[in-house]
Amino acid sequence: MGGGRGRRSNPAGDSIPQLCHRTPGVPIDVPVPTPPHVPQPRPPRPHCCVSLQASCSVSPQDLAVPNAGWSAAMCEQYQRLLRCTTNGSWRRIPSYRRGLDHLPEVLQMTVDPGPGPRLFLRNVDAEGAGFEYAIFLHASGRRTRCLCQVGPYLEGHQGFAHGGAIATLVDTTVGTCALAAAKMSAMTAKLSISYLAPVPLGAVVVADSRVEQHEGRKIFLSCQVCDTQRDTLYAEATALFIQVEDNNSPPSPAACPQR
Ligand SMILES: CCCCCCCC(=O)SCCNC(=O)CCNC(=O)[C@H](O)C(C)(C)COP(=O)(O)OP(=O)(O)OC[C@H]1O[C@@H](n2cnc3c(N)ncnc32)[C@H](O)[C@@H]1OP(=O)(O)O
Repeated sequence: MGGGRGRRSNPAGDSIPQLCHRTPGVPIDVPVPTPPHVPQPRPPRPHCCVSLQASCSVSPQDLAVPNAGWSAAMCEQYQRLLRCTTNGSWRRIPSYRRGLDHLPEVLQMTVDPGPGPRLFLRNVDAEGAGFEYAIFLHASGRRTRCLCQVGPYLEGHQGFAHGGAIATLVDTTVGTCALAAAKMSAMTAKLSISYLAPVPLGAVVVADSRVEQHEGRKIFLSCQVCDTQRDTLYAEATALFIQVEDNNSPPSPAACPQR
């Protein structure tokens, strides 16, 4: 699963379009980070739930749409991806402040009204400061594409994204793909990431994920994170998700091994 850099094949042997091009041994041209813009605080937004079991009194705010913190490059790529939705081959997934309520047809969770916890990626209110992203789901239900602008609050090494931020982006992209494929809740059991090039703060990246194999409760996925021109492969990953009955009640923790 996963295969070598820039070339992959799925278990059925079909070739998968090459997404990123990078010649081994050739230094990568790391783009100069665009100066981080001054984050603008988002206006307070109403809280609500997306649930098939609870009625909403206030419409939740979809955050996977352009805002003042999006760069011109982010807006341009978003519009490009949006055009792919007109023929039904892709669909944009709305994203809210609350957790796993963005695929309501998969997760029919009852969400209590109230402030509640926030989805990790949506925990920064200042527009453009954290993760700005929109996920698109392929009509097959087995591929996701996440467009993400990496904000200045995600800094690790100076001027570059923290590895954990990239892991979060990957986990969310493959996780959404797993949920759609499973049509039920699924949790990350294993995530393996190769970091191949640092991601400059302010960069707009595309994470492409697909289901490689679905065996019983196990969903094996792959993911590649590239720049929008597909010139630089920033990271590639494989993941294993396990379907679980109810996301609110994960299995009891396994006993710790005795030392
Ligand atoms: C925003 C939308 C996207 C969301 C993306 C974010 C997703 C997340 O971050 S989830 C949070 C992080 N993940 C977790 O906290 C999960 C913690 N782990 C667990 O809860 C459990 O171990 C869990 C659910 C993964 C599996 O537990 P359980 O349901 O009991 O499965 P279990 O019966 O042990 O295993 C089922 C199969 O999977 C395999 N398996 C389970 N874990 C692993 C693993 N880590 N590696 C390899 N195989 C595994 C088992 O070997 C077994 O295989 P087989 O059927 O062939 O014997």
